[in-house]
Amino acid sequence: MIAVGVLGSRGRMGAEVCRAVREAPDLELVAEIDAGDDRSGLAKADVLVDFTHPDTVMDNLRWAVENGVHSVVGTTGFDDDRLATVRGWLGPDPSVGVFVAPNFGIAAVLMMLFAARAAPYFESVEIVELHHPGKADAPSGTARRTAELVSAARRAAGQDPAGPDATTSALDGARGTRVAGVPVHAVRLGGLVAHQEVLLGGSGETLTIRHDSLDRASFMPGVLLAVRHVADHLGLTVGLEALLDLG
Ligand SMILES: NC(=O)C1=CN([C@@H]2O[C@H](COP(=O)(O)OP(=O)(O)OC[C@H]3O[C@@H](n4cnc5c(N)ncnc54)[C@H](O)[C@@H]3O)[C@@H](O)[C@H]2O)C=CC1
Ligand SMILES: O=C(O)C1=N[C@H](C(=O)O)C[C@H](O)C1
Repeated sequence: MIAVGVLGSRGRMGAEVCRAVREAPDLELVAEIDAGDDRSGLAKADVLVDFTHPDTVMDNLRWAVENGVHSVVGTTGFDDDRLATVRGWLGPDPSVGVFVAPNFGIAAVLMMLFAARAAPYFESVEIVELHHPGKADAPSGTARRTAELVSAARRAAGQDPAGPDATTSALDGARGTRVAGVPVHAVRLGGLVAHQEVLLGGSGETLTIRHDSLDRASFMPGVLLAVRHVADHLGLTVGLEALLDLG
């Protein structure tokens, strides 16, 4: 049995993770912790799962590394600086695993990989992410990661990250923001869960790669996969694709 503690347990994702862990025959839910709760139960966990907030996740993660507890982190906000900080905590010979994934949905991972694969074949690329209005961060972690992968693929092919853009007059925000040079637009709309389109355009044709998470259950197989394997991946691992055999 793997003993699991969940941080953010009363949140949208944390509550779903608690349910999934309870239903898994090889996992035991030993701590359900939300903001303000007594955290002593966390010491019983082999693996911590964090779905909290970008402002608090680093403190949680530091505690886990210092106390020898493996972590599976879905909370967003991990830029290169944060990842370097985590590597610094882990040191050169890590004894715990830290697994960070901007998106635990298998189809979302495929969407990101397909987008990166397609990006060098088009003149232009832009990303539109669409989420529920309760989301704390914008743009989403998934959109940021997709932009980084797309940008790297285009640069490796000798292309600019984005396509041509003749805009010289615009209201603030009209052209979105840029992540690694790629334009990214964020929509917040009631009724949505988590969605993303990668728009690619060339001469006389376009390709749209769209992913929809229609229910937070979509993230659970990926979260449980990471919980089961994080102890076999000491040090920092980023992205669910590291645990999938994608050929
Ligand atoms: N990687 C992935 O596949 C996914 C990642 N996320 C990310 O997960 C995070 C949480 O998302 P939601 O569940 O929608 O947010 P939410 O706001 O519904 O839940 C967050 C919960 O964390 C609690 N919390 C805040 N600070 C805490 C602390 N220090 N210790 C314990 N609990 C604390 C809050 O009280 C709240 O109950 C966000 O960063 C979101 O982007 C969300 C969905 C999928
Ligand atoms: O907050 C959410 O809901 C989600 N957050 C993650 C992100 O920012 O990419 C993953 C998914 O999009 C849902």
